[in-house]
Amino acid sequence: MTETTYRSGFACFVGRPNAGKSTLTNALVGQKIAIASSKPQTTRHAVRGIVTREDGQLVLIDTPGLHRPRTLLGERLNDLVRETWAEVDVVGVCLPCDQRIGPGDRYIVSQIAELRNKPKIVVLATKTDLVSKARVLSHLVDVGKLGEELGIEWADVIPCSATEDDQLDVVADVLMGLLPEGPMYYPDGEITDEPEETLIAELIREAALEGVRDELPHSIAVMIDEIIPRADRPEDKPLLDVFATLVVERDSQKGIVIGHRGSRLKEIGTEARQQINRLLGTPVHLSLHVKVLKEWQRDSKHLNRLGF
Ligand SMILES: Nc1nc2c(ncn2[C@@H]2O[C@H](COP(=O)(O)OP(=O)(O)OP(=O)(O)O)[C@@H](O)[C@H]2O)c(=O)[nH]1
Repeated sequence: MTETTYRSGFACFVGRPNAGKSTLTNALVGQKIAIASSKPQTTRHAVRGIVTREDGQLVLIDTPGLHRPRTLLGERLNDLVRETWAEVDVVGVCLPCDQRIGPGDRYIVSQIAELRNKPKIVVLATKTDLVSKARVLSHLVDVGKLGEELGIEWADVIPCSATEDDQLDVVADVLMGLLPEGPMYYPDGEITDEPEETLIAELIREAALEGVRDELPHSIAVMIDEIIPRADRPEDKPLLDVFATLVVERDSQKGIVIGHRGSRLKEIGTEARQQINRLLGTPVHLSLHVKVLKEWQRDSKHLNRLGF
């Protein structure tokens, strides 16, 4: 009998906004954990997904994007990204096939290349389903050139699609194979070690982001005020009361989030409640309030309160 090596470790996906990082994380983990939305820059927390297999365990860390910082929030996010990169074994650089490789991608990759403790770097050529085979090929040629230009040896380059399940097994195999020998860090079946509260807040934020435009996505944060099991419920029919506050930066944004006679807020509540039910497997009653914290992104006290 041959002994197989058990591998374990950490990986994160990086790439420009909308590159498909969250969707790929979700697809690999097989359950909705990281926030995925069609609006760029919506991933803020380092949400982890865990892929446990017979041959190893891969812990995926979902980082926010790296941007030229314009606010205190921006600076903190960049620090968080660099800290994360220094901790992981593998970084998956997501370069979507439907976009040309640009200065933004070059900047991100060059920042990783400059790290002292460099992780292994894999290129994930995402969203293959959106383009022709010929375009995928020319994209892969450009990926090769990018590596040469920056003096990086890619550990692997994998074209894939998270939404069409194209080559996701290869992505999982390759990432797993690049991990060091190690123990199972988390019990089998555990998908994330993020506190439930954070996940609930992310689900509410995601619901609030649906259909909003421009500035607003960056201005919304969610605070969970309280989660309490309803007292008078039988044990086999629990109900959770979740009290949460949607924080915006301006009065005008408050109006948008609440909507005409509260219609928008109601929609957000319904959508978020369904998602939370699914996450916890328990019915919840969700009370949402909207509050204006002026310029919270620039205020360190507000940022601390909101968990940044
Ligand atoms: N067609 C297609 N669309 C995809 C694929 N992967 C992601 N998308 C879409 O691309 C958009 C962005 O995906 P996300 O996973 O949120 O991207 P992200 O890189 O996490 O984005 P940020 O959080 O803004 O950094 C969403 O609308 C996804 O549905 C894919 O493989 N194929």
